[in-house]
Order: sequence, then structure tokens, then C-alpha cells
Amino acid sequence: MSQQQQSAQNKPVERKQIEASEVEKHNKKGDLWIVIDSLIYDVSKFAALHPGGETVLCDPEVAGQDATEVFFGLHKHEILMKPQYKRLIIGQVSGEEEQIVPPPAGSPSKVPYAEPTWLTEKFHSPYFQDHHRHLQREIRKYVDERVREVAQRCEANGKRPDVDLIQEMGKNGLNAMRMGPGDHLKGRKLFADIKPEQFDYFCEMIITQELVRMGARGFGDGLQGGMVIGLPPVMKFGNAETQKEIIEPVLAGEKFICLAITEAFAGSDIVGGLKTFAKKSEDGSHYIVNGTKKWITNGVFADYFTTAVKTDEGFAVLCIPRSVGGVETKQIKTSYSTTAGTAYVMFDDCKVPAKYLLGEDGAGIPVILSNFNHERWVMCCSTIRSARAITAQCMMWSHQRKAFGKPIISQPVVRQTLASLISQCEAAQAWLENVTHQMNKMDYYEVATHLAGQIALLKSWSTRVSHDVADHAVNILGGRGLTKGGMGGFVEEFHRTYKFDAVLGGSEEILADLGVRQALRNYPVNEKL
Ligand code: HEM
Repeated sequence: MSQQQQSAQNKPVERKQIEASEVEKHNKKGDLWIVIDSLIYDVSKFAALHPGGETVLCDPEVAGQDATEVFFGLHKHEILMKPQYKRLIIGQVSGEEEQIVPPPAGSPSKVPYAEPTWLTEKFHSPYFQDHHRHLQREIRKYVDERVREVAQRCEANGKRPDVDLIQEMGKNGLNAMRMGPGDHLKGRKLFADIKPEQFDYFCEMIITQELVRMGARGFGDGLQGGMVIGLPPVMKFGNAETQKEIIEPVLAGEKFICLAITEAFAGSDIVGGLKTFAKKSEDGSHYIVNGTKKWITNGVFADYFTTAVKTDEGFAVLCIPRSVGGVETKQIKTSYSTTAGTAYVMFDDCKVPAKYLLGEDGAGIPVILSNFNHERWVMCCSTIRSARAITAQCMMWSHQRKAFGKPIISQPVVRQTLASLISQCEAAQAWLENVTHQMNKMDYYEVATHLAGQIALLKSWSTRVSHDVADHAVNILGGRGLTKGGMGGFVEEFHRTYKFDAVLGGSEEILADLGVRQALRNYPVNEKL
């Protein structure tokens, strides 16, 4: 259920007022009431179905009593928002009021550090303007009301993300906005009535960061991850005919695309290690492609494969339509959900018309490299926001979970841990905002020359932050951090999946090294220690 529906349902309703002394009388199997946040639940029949068992509800400290504290030590608030549990409410304790009401859809959380400072009351930012704030509110509402349910469902059942949702995101402009600023936005109606000329990398950052709050990493990649990394080479290097065929149908969610670089034979060593070969025909009209690709996000349902190949000229990129025949895909089961459509791809004598060549034959490296900075930056946006969401979960859990008679946040060791996680999240977001600002100001070549190293370092470091956050979050949540669903479900999911950002788009060590090597390129000859 969306937050908006939740808050609508939470509007003050006339409830039957019942004295606490009356509630106390209903304290046994078959006649069992409990109070949570002033509301009286008749659990007489539900008790036998309660996932935590009937016995715990018949405990003298629970049966006929106010069980608010024990309830929130064991369950997420969202359970009480479900209609099947709301139906158990029979009244309210006389003279008491509900205290725990979720904020309206789209509004920022007031939990300390749950939001970046630009969304925190009383804080200022040099980067964000009114349209950014408007976009953030609208996209959060959209995610909470429209996307979250699909995300949780697909993450669990492993099916591809609903095509009607992707097509809706095509119509409302979101798919195009996820491709960053550029000519493709001109004349297009954008989500939340953002004007194309207003759209900058901060807008894109907002969209990416709001989407990851769903806590469904596999779905996040399933939801057009392939488009975000596979379409840019077509947009930049495709010829007019190919662009016409591919770009709009992909943005509309009618066709699907993926980026096929990695092979079982080669990850980061894309130049030396690749084996997929494209042999040009004598008349130059087509290529015959043979080879395999591995871990290709969205490959299972892609119609187009933006594929790195070797040729007689050296290295090239072809956008291979599945429809040419000879393309086979197999699902790979990874540690996140199969909803991402991660594939093993086999090209067997694929006859690919030469018009699908992106850029020049033998000059494929810049085509691939041109993609990397944006892709890595998107991953920074995503992992940094997820780490913050997990830190907020730790904050909330340690605030409401009691051990040794006190909330666990009263333990100095827990506060020390939170201090470290908060500091890392704040630092990572601040660096990200700085890099994003530079992206708004620099042109493509300046980014490649001056910012690629910073982006590489930021990605490398932010996934270290995620590592630390995931590790400590599991310790704080305990067994729940290792259990799917329930109170620690989000933490379990993050701990299982944060490594995707550490490996995809260049692994931590490779990127750290790239960052330093790029710095050395501009090392001044005239300065000595
Ligand atoms: C209206 C009242 C309640 C409802 C609707 C409810 C519902 C649920 C649900 C859906 C679960 C499954 C776990 C999850 O999804 O998080 C659960 C587990 C549990 N519940 Fe309740 N519950 C209620 C009250 C209580 C109370 C008052 C207690 C107090 C002892 C309690 C103790 C437990 C325990 C011990 C578990 C297992 C927790 C775990 O697996 O970590 N429940 N409950």
C-alpha cells in the first residue's frame, strides 16, 4: 500500500471509546484483545493464525494490555497498515490518541540522517533549486504509490518488471530522463512538468536515488538498467537509420536493449580478453558474429544487444538485434533476483547488417569508454542512497529495539557504529553532489579528461562505504539482518546485493587504480617534494 493510501486511512476516524479496564478483561484464548498505539485489536480469532504463534499473544504482559512497545520491537509498522489487520480494530482506549502515523506520500522522513541534507529542514544547499525539490517530491510519491508494490512482487517472484509500468514510464518521460540531460529531451513532455532546459544531472541523480529507496536491487536493474547503459552508445554513435529504429521504441518501453561487453573470458580486460568476433563480409554489407557474453543485465528479455566485438580492424561495437537470428539467451541466477534478467548470451553465426555498427570499425574503444563515466556515476548515486536508507533503518531499529531493558541505541557501542555509518554516508553524498555539479559544468571531453578519475574513485570508495554499512547493519539487526522479509528484510537484501555496484562497471581495485593513474597524467613536472 502506498504511503498516501496509508495516511488517508490514518485520518482520524470515529472509533468506539473503550475503557482500559474493559480491555484488560479480554485476556485469554478465544477472547483476546490487545492495544497497539491506543487502538484495540480483537485478536481472538487471528491469534491461531498469527505468524509469531498464539502463545506470545496470550502472555500476561500482552493479553488485554498495551503491547505497543513489544509490537514495534518485532514488526514493521507497515503490517498494521494492511487491510486484513486493520479489520481487527474494534475501538480505541478512552482518552488516548494515535501517535504513530506515517508521513504523507512524498514527504521527507524526519528520522535523523534518513535524508541527505538538501532535504533536511533548516539545511541549505548551493545545488538544488525549486524544480529539483518539486521533482523529488513527485518522484517519491510515484515510487511509493506506483512502483514499490511492483518492485517487491517482482523481486520476490523473479519475473521481469511489468511491461505496462515501463511503458507508463515511457509516456510520463521518466525513461528518457534516466538517460541524462541532452538533445533527446528536447520537445519532450517530462515527468513532473520539468522543462527540458531545466533538466540537469541533479535531476537525474534525484530520480536514481528515489528509485533505489524501494530496496529491491534486482528489480532496480530489471527496470531498464539495460537501457541506461546499453542505449547511450546508440544515441551517440549510431547512424540515423539505426537511431530511428531503436531509440524511441526503447524509450517507450516497446523494445528492450542491453549492454553486452563482459565475457566469461574477460571482465575489465575488455581489449585483450574478449573473444567474441565479428567477421566482415567481402562486400562489407554485414558481419558474422560468433561468441558469448556473460552477466548481461536485461539480456533475457532484450531485443537489442550493444555488443563489444573484435574485428579484423581491431575492436568495434555492434548493436545486434535479436531478430537477426542466431542469438540465444539463458538466465543466470545471481545473488539478486532474476527479475533483473541477467543473461548468458550466445551469438551463433549471427548475420548483422553493417548499419548496426556504432562508430567506426576498429575504433570501438571510445564508444565503450564514453559510456563508463555516466554508468559509474549512476551506480554511485544508487549505492550512496541505499547506504543511507540502510543507515536510517539501523537508526530506527536501535531506537525501537530494547535489550537489557533499554533501547539498544543507549549502548555507546551502537552509537559509535551509527556515528561511523552516518559520517560515511554524509561524506559520500557531499562528494557525489560535487562531482554532479562538475558534470553539469563540464563538456563531455572535460569530463573524460578531468572527472573520469574522480568518478572512478568515488565509485570505488562508495561501495566500500556500502560494504561497511551492510556489514554493521547486519550486526545491529542481528538474525533479522539475515532473514528475508520482516523487520530486517531491507538490510538482508542490501547485504546480499551491495556487491553488484562494487563489481559492475569496473571493480573497486581497478577503479581505484584508474583514479590514481588519471591523476598522474596531469602530474606537474616542476613540483618536487
Ligand atoms: C494486531 C497485532 C499483530 C499482528 C497483525 C501481527 C502480525 C504478525 C506478522 C504478520 C508476523 C510475521 C513477521 C513479519 O512479517 O514481520 C508476526 C510475527 C511475530 N509476532 Fe506478531 N502481530 C501482532 C501482534 C503481536 C504481539 C502483540 C506480539 C507480542 C509478543 C507479537 C509477536 C510476534 C512474534 C514473536 C513474531 C515472530 C517475529 C519474528 O519472526 O521475528 N505479535 N506478527
